[in-house]
Amino acid sequence: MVHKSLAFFKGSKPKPQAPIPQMSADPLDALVSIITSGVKNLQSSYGKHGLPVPSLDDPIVPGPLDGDDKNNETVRLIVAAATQLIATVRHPRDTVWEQGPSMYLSALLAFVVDVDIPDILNEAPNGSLEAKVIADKTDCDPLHIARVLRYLATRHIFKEVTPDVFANNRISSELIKTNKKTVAELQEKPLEKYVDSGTAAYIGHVVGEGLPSSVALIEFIKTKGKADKTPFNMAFKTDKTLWDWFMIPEQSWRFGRFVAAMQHAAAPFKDEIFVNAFDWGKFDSKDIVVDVGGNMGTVTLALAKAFKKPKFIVQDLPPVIDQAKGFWSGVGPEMISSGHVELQVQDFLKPQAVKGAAVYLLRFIVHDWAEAEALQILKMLREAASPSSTLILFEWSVPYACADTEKYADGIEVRTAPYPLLPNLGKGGGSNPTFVDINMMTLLNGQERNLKQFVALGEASGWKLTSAKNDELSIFIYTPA
Ligand SMILES: C[S@@+](CC[C@H](N)C(=O)[O-])C[C@H]1O[C@@H](n2cnc3c(N)ncnc32)[C@H](O)[C@@H]1O
Repeated sequence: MVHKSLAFFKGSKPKPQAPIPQMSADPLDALVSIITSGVKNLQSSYGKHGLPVPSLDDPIVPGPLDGDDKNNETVRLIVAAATQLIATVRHPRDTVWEQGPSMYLSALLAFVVDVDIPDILNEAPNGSLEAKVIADKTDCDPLHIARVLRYLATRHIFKEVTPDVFANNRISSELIKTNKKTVAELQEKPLEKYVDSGTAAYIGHVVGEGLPSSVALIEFIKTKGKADKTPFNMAFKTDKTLWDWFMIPEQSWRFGRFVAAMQHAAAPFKDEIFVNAFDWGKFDSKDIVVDVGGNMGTVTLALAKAFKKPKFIVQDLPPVIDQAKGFWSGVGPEMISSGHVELQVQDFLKPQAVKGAAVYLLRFIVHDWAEAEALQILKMLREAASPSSTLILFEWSVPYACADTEKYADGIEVRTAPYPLLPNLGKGGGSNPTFVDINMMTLLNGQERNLKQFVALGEASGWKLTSAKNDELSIFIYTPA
């Protein structure tokens, strides 16, 4: 996603993409120049801390530049330019042959996470193990293990240290479960291994539910979505929505994994995104902010830490609110006991219990739903709202892969990027929202929306979009129309 500090403009007139000064108009030269200056910036930024840019060979260790906005922006530009450079110079056949069978990458990532290989290597005394030892510990065939790890090492995930001996590298170490369980503990209770496990839970969910469902996607699209409710319904042979299916007792471990995945996916968002999104300081203790479909309530946590007033209510489905009670007993029991934060069961497709809230905020909710349900959710809130209520959506917005030629009101920001990059930064920025968009279609018949669609969604549900800001994610602020 294009970052805030890249070229931005407000209002109705999109700026043409201007070549970066002193940069050749030749696209290859311009791409190389973006990469070269980006790498120099990274080296200098790490150099100021007396550090080299982290090596791909070593497992991740926390560093002073983790989450640094400027570095993140530089990395996005390097990724966008490097991907475009590869796409330009490589023979199209090779690109298609390589990218087409990406399902093997998904399947093998889910496999290594499922049998705890990153954790096993992490426990190895010298950090590496022969494939046959890994096979013993995972009850798999040694040749299979070597082939899987070599496939991944070839893609820079794991390292083949000597023939058939593998170790974690920077990328595979991201898959070590962060719940600090030993391999013996993980293997003793496999259904609980994903709770608090970080990226492992994310891969477990997106591949576990997504990969089988993706097979049905082709039929779903070819029948204009009439083949069944969702590709997920077709793949898992169920009529239930993903949410209702998650609530079946035998799938509850998947719901736990999903909740852990969401919590982890939300973790990189800095508190300031939410704190600075709106003037929360103007509220007093009688005012209520409702975090609708709030999951664990991580947005609320950021706000409640920063503002003693207003009162916050986190709403979600019953099993999630149960899990949230455990979460809050760890992160803020005093906020619960004082009533500063309340956890509440509320189905957002039904009439909203909290009337006249100062703010209804929803992060990553409307993208889960097709138009009819997304409208229903927002209409329920509109019915409960008072004239002074505000609706805030925190969502990915999916920028076009070309310049946005729509005319927008002042206060609505549009993203762009330097020549010759795609305006949505391609894989440097656009891939996450476009991946989530297709994931939403596959699992929920939901969709990521672009700016124009966010305006229209408000108009059809009684809300007027008054401001759209771009940070790590987009912030849409509506008032009652
Ligand atoms: C993609 S997650 C987003 C969670 C949270 N807003 C966040 O950003 O971390 C969607 C949330 O919607 C909740 N949800 C799904 N259907 C719901 C419903 N009918 N009523 C209330 N919450 C629901 C899920 O339990 C899940 O926590």
